[in-house]
Amino acid sequence: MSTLRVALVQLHGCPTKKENITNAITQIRLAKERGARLIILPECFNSPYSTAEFARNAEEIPRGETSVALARVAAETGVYLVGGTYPEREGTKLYNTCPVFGPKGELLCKYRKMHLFDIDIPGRCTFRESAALTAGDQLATFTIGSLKIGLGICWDKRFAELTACYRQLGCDMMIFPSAFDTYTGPLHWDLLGRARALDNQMFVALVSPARDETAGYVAYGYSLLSDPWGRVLCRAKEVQETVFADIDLKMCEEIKQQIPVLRQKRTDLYELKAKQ
Ligand SMILES: O=C(O)CCC(=O)C(=O)O
Repeated sequence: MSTLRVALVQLHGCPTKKENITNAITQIRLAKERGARLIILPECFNSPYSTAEFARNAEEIPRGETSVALARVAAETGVYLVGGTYPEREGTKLYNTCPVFGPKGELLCKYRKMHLFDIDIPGRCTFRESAALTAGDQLATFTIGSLKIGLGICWDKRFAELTACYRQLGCDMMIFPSAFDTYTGPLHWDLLGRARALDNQMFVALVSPARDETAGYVAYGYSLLSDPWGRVLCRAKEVQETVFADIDLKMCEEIKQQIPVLRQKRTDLYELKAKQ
């Protein structure tokens, strides 16, 4: 395998959880028909992105209805499916969790958002995810052949150290199901995606819900995939659509030889350490 077709599935929100799941399944099947082997859904795709809604829509992973439906469609289509995120319940705690299903429908890993989205830009965007959710404390990776992939969720991409830790684990790709808002989106979305790609010499995929001006939280859209050079290989617009990129797995090795910054780090003077 020297290239891998990746589909970024930007979904619009539907009135009910059931309809969101059905819409996702339809788009996954269509992406598979167009040759995708790795399919990625957006953050909080099965419910409104709202601290008031998380508890109502939360489910156990992988026993809940969303996971069961995603596992089934992953097995039916034989793809690697990054199930966006949805609220997870474990005991009394709620998490914002990204599960990954393999081609047999097996749960390969799940990642719980480590940095919770607490923002306060008066008059523009205020959100306090930590009022409803507990932060995760584990990195999560999976592999497709020789490609090792790390997971983060939205706000996590602002923490350069997190992606750098995944780099240390040997990841050549990061996936961030996300939902930037329409104030930070135009300013930071591309910049953060491309910066994480360039400074870690990895592919980086950001997958957003489609924009809905009537929603309580209006997501930015513009899902994109950057290559390790910081070049955007595909980018959605604002509406529901799926965009594709064929990623060349040799590119990470080539750029590491050509621009050897990863080898030139002065670890005698500074160091990054994952504590787990
Ligand atoms: O980083 C941002 O500006 C937005 C983050 C966000 O929407 C999230 O973490 O869900």
